[in-house]
Amino acid sequence: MPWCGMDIGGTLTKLIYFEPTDVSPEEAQQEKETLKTIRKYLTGNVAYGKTGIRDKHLEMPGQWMEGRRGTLHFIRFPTSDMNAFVEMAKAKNFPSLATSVCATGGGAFKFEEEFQRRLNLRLCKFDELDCLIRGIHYIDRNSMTSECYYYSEPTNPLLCKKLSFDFREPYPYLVVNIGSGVSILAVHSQRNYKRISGTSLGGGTFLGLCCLLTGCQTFEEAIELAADGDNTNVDKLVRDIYGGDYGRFQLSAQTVASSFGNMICPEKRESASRADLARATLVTITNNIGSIARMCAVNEGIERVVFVGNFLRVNLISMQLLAYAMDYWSHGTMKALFLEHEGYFGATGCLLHLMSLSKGEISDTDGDSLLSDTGSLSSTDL
Ligand SMILES: Nc1ncnc2c1ncn2[C@@H]1O[C@H](COP(=O)(O)OP(=O)(O)OP(=O)(O)O)[C@@H](O)[C@H]1O
Ligand SMILES: CC(C)(CO)[C@@H](O)C(=O)NCCC(=O)O
Repeated sequence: MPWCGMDIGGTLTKLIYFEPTDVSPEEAQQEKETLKTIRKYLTGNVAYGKTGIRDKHLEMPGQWMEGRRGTLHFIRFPTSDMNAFVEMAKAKNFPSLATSVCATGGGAFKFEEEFQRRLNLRLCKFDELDCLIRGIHYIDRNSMTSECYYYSEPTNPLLCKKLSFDFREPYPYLVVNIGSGVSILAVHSQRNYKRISGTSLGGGTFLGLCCLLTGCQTFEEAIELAADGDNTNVDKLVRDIYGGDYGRFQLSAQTVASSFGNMICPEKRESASRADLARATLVTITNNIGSIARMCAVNEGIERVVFVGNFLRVNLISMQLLAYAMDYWSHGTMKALFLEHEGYFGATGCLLHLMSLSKGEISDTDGDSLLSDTGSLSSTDL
């Protein structure tokens, strides 16, 4: 049976698949054809249908799960394509292998009835933030390569570089999960965390506004446009208001005083390019998240702030901006940290919850357990 964890988010669905690599010839002989077909399909491709992608560069070989050795695969597709996913699952005869599947994220609740009706699969649901914390802990400790990194000298573009960070003693830390919206958590230990804040101005806002303002169609296109743009053609800076620094309160001339503030002027609207608008949208959303994160960190007395979520995918601009903002506004006392597996921690935690569920250590949010009469993971559960 395939071991999968699924995180059905507001924009993207993330799927983690554990591929056992220690299958003996006898086991292989006994294995159901459907299972072999699914394994081959998932591991033999990097693209699924029109929009599914396997992030091969994030693959984690040499993992141990339930005494089995194998590889973790990381797959994503837009949640808006759930219908195509359900059709694919039907076509590959998924339901013949399982009676239930583990899922987290808002979609685990939203799509529960649909999975039951169309695939005859019960969704074992887990809380997305529990899964997030568990996933971060697991991947950081089990990744063969360094997972956690930061940008040194973020205030100096010439010296700024990516360096690995030793996250073995991480507590306490703040997690800022930038998905469609943003959740901010204070984490004091593996089992002790609280959601302290959030904002609806997140990755979904960036992409939504960018589509409206520039006519772009995808996240990748939006980021590429932003890379070529200049937000100072769109934003009003301190220098546009003061003619220089506002020295008394340490606001430098280059600081954005008013995001999109230049767009009240018809000539400036006329001369701002699509790329400038994309860049200004990215900078506005990123700075706002950075500012909220910093205030939360100050309130909680926490110095390490870990930014995750798919908003940071292929988005060096935002990561360096966050690194800069945390360093600059905290006068060097706070550090922005990043993790290589960006948006996959929820799905990873979900897979780990499946393992715990199978041992009877936990139950899902409905209080259901997966234990069969023998006390082991039932072969009809994914
Ligand atoms: N290929 C992509 N398609 C759409 N958005 C993308 C893509 N790659 C990165 N993103 C960005 O990632 C964000 C979604 O991130 P993520 O998958 O972490 O959140 P989610 O789980 O969908 O949302 P939420 O947790 O709020 O339900 C999008 O809003 C967008 O800014
Ligand atoms: C609703 C969730 C938790 C779904 O992942 C996320 O999109 C979020 O944290 N949004 C921000 C909600 C708020 O304003 O706190």
